[in-house]
Amino acid sequence: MTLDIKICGLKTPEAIHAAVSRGASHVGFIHFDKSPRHLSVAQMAALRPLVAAPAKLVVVTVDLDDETIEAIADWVRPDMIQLHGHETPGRVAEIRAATGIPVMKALSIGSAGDLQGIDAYRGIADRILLDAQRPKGSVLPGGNGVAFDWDLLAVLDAGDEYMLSGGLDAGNIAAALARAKPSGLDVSSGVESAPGIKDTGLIHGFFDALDKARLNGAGLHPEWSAT
Ligand SMILES: O=C(O)c1ccccc1NCC(=O)[C@H](O)[C@H](O)COP(=O)(O)O
Repeated sequence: MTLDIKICGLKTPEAIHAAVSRGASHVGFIHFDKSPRHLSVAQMAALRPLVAAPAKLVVVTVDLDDETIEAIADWVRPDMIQLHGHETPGRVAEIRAATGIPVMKALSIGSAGDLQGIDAYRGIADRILLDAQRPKGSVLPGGNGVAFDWDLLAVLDAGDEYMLSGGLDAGNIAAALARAKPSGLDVSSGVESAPGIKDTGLIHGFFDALDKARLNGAGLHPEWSAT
């Protein structure tokens, strides 16, 4: 098993190329008009061909209506839809069934109790992404560049699969892997020079730091390959 890496909030061919060329397993486009990373359906469709297999395209949405979900499915054809709002298990199942596209449900973690939310989505969402809670005053449910306390994850069972998100960057990735056992990592603000502006140097720096952490075997799950 390899550690998946999702670079999220990409808006330019240069940033997509940097992420994919370094082996990102997932590239995220944001469709949320309050975000500095927002892309319209037409913009996402235009950039879509740049995310070629084996990299997978994830479109991030927040409490979207059926019509827009359908437009994204038809025009952008993502490999996965990330649901980053208040989507109930029923709504997640509905979107999965209507589009036939795998879904990733994002959950905000502020305390150990929040992890119990995972149970409701088991067998319904294809993946779970654990992110920090939005800071007071932020209009963004994600992409805030803040981390949660990774030690909270110690209560999870070894078989609990999740993508770790929130405030990750080149400087803390080794520590995150030493304290958490995710099956994937998701980064956005940590590879930006300003909100919504991806920096290809920082994308490379993130992968360099990851390579270094892997070489040192930092917290790697026994089932993950170190390559
Ligand atoms: O990034 C956004 O602007 C965003 C807006 C609305 C909903 C979700 C959003 N991002 C979701 C992501 O998957 C981010 O990559 C994740 O929250 C981590 O972000 P960061 O803490 O900035 O690395």
